[in-house]
Parts: sequence; structure tokens; C-alpha cells
Amino acid sequence: MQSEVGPLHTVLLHRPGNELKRLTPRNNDQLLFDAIPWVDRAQEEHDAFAETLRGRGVEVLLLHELLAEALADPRARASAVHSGVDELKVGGDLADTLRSHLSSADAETLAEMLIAGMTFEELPAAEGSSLVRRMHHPHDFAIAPLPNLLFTRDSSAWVGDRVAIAALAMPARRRESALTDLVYAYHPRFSHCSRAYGAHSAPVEGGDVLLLSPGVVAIGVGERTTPAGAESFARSVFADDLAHTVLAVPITQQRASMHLDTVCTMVDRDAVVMYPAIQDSLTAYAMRPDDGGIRVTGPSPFLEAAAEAMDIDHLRVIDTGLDPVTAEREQWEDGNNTLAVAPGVVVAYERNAETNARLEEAGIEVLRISGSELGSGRGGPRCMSCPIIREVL
Ligand SMILES: NC(=O)NCCC[C@H](N)C(=O)O
Repeated sequence: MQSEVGPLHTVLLHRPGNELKRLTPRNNDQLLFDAIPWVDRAQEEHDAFAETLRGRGVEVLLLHELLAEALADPRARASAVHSGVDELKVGGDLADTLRSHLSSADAETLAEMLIAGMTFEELPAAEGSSLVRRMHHPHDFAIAPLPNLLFTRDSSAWVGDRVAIAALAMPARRRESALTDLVYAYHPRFSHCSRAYGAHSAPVEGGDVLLLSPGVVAIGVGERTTPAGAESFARSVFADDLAHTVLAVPITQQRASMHLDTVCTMVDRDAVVMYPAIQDSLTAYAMRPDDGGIRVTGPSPFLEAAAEAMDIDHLRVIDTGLDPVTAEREQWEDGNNTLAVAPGVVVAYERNAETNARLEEAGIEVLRISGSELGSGRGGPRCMSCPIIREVL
């Protein structure tokens, strides 16, 4: 994987399931959703997203299926059971019961429990008298659900032929990495893939990682990815000879711009769509390998630093020319979060009518999907997809 726009061959998605049914007005903030999605409709929207990709010749892998298949391996089961039980939360006795309950489940049920979570009232009946169980509300989670697994972009990212498992910053998402890690470690399909950058390093999230061109990676540094995360990521890709330049791009530490891909995505070999409000202020620190270490230059304007590293005259920004209010509304609804299936062909939420119209005026083909329910988790087509193989440009 060397770019954001090479013809997309294989992508990892997660069809949302029962984990979304766990969202309530009491927990949605903590679980990083802005509303309570209508689950059946969210699934229909996701199915249509997957069909749009298949219609363009993309092989769609579904995380739940891969996880259940990987769990056929006893080592994967052991690791899954370990990652699913938080002893500090449920206490030693209940942790033992929970582990044996998970261990006795078949692979499909285990995958479901790890993704959808488990409330105290769903625990095996034998633990009825435990203090932890008695003092928790029956609807509290003994295993927290993972509604953000929908956003497969964030827990892993491919650079070249290597996959980086992300260390996710938000507590509600930390367990996602363990499941993704397990799929790559034990699913036969990935038995030959090698790792770049481990999940135990400083936080980097896939939504912050943009492969601008072969050898050039941009990493957003903000609410999720830390400067230390960007630096270790750079060290790892330099060591593996996967990049010659990594641009660390400061982004505002707020929910509207939680990842770099919420404000900027690539739509063609040399073009991005970008939230107009940041276009002139976005900067980048350039990191390059230097005598076994890393040389840092900048900050300089992002578009200039990117063009220089990509060795092109300039990185085009599609001129959306939107008024500030429309631009802010459409940025919030992931108008800039497009997924390219080929150079100049992107998947986008239909609701961002103005941004999409400007993209088309600029010659970009826009494949529209509906996302009224999917979008309640605050992520668009790029966030909901982890490309695994793209053709080399
Ligand atoms: N790359 C992305 O921007 N992913 C969207 C993640 C949304 C999720 N609800 C989160 O807050 O982490």
C-alpha cells in the first residue's frame, strides 16, 4: 500500500451489529457516538457501502467474519479471552468465571461477545452472589461493547506491505486494537504479513495516517495521535525503508477534527479535498532519516511541504468555495472524509451535497452513499474502511 488513491483491491470493513444496540443516551458520549443510531438502517447503509465498493471490483473483507475464523486457532482464543476480561473492573472471582465462560463459547459466539460486549445481567447465573455483580446495575457492562469498530480505519493502517496496529487513545476504543491484532496474527489470510510499528508504542491512529505518495506519509497530530506517536511511527517506517519523508501535521485537538482524515483526504494523485477553514493555516514538520536518527525541519505550510516531499509542483486543493457555515456543517458531517477507489473516483456521503457538487465540477467522480445513521458515530467512508491492498500507481 503506497497511496491513498491507487485502484483499491482489498478493504477491511466492519458491518455494524449488536454493539450499536448497546448505545443509550446515558452512555453515547463515553462511547463516542453523537446520537443513538437506528441499527437496522445503519446496517442497510453499510451494506450499500460495501456493495458500492464491490461494484467497483473491490474485495470486501468483514472484520466480524475474519475474527470468528481467526478464533479457530487456540492461541487466538487464549489471546481473545485475555483481552476481553478486565480484572480491575470485574474483580478476580468474576474474572475467572468470565474467562471460563468465554473459553467455552464457540468461535462465532466468542467473536460476538467480544464485539457486542456483555452486561452484568447477561453473565452466567452461577455468579449471582458476587459482590461486584450485586453492586453493579444489571445493565452495566462487564465487557464493554465496541461500537466504534465500525471505523476500521483507526485500529490498523497499512504502509507498503506492512501493517501497523494502532494504540488507540480513547478508553472506549482501546480494546479494538487487540481484536485487529488477533486477526492479523492468526487469520490464515494474513499469515505472511509483517508488522510495522507495534500497538504498545505511543498513540497513532489510522485516521491520522495519509499516504500522500510512495515514500511520503502525513500524520495528523492532535486529539488522538501524539507527537511521540508520530515520531515512533516515522522511525519504524524509515527503519523498514517504507518512506523517505514523514510529515507531522498539527491539527486542532477537538472532536470535529479528531483525525487528519476528518479535514483532508486525497481524491486524486495530486489533489485533496480539504476543510477550507484550515487550508491556509495547516502546517507540517518534515521528518527525514538522518544518519541513524531523524532530522526535523519546519514547520512550513502543509501544502508546500507536501508538494516538495511528493516531488510535484503543487498539491491541488479542490476549490469547494463553500461559505463558512456550509463548510463547517459539511465538515462536521464528514464531507472531507472521502474514500478513493481509484484516482479521481471517491465514495462520499450523499448528504454533503455542496462539497460533492464541487468535487464533480473539478472532474472527480463521486459515488454517493447514504450515512444518516452511520454518521452518528462521526465518521465517513474513509473512517469506515481500512484498505489492505491498492494497486501501485
Ligand atoms: N478516522 C476517523 O475519523 N474515524 C472516526 C472515528 C469516530 C469515533 N466515534 C471516534 O470518536 O473515535
